[in-house]
Amino acid sequence: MANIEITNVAKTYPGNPPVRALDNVDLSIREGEFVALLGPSGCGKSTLLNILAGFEANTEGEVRFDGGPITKPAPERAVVFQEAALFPWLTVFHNVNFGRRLQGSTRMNYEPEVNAMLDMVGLTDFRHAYPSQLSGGMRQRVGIARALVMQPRALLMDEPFGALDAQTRLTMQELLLSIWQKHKTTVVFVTHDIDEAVLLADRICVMSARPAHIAREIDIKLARPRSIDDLTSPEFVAYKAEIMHEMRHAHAKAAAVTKEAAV
Ligand SMILES: Nc1ncnc2c1ncn2[C@@H]1O[C@H](COP(=O)(O)OP(=O)(O)OP(=O)(O)O)[C@@H](O)[C@H]1O
Repeated sequence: MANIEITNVAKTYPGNPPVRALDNVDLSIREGEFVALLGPSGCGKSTLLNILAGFEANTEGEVRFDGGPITKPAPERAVVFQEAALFPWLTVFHNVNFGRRLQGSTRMNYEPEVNAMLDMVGLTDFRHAYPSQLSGGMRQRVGIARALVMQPRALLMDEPFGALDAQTRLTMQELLLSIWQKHKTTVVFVTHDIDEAVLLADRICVMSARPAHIAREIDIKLARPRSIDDLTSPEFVAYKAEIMHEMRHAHAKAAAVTKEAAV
């Protein structure tokens, strides 16, 4: 059974005029698979992720998680956004611990679990620091630890490294690879960055211009474990060329749609 099953999903935001963000999206994601959603700006990637998170409802079609319909957010589907949105008045430890408490548990302190997560993301020495004392990369590490401490079955990531500088981004990609290698959580990862998608994903879904559907699925068969050294391998570069070609196609269509809408 697929972990996530998206069948014929459409989403129209009400308004004048209404915005058709998704149309005919079909996607099946296996347990433990790492899937990247790539597509032109504004095509509907975040909309699809928000539907999986339970933040938005689809207007047509079906979205199932472990066979059951997705109707609302749940800790089994943790979300990591571009900005970690940490509580500034809580320390790193308590920001991560708060995730568990949000699950409705009466237990106040998940010290062993939180410490293990902080260790995994390399923040043990900063457990008593406040968010204002952290760099952007460190804040995102807290966001990832906060999501993972809930032991989610799926990690939904919306351009989680989009606001980071290039070097930090590479470090975070390697960190995510090593975490995923250990946990094998299903990951759905929205990104604009082709290198990032090829480095991380088992499968890349290139989305069309809005209203988005999955224009092409490409299996990335690079051996694992992967590292940033793979970025320059001939296989990597070949995947990149193939995806750039698809993306150019999607971008050209998106530009044509925008032009049409403007006249
Ligand atoms: N709450 C909303 N109400 C109305 N329209 C919305 C809403 N959220 C998104 N949209 C519209 O839906 C379309 C898809 O937006 P979405 O954020 O899903 O795209 P995206 O591919 O994630 O974009 P980007 O890569 O630039 O973040 C856009 O035209 C956007 O303006």
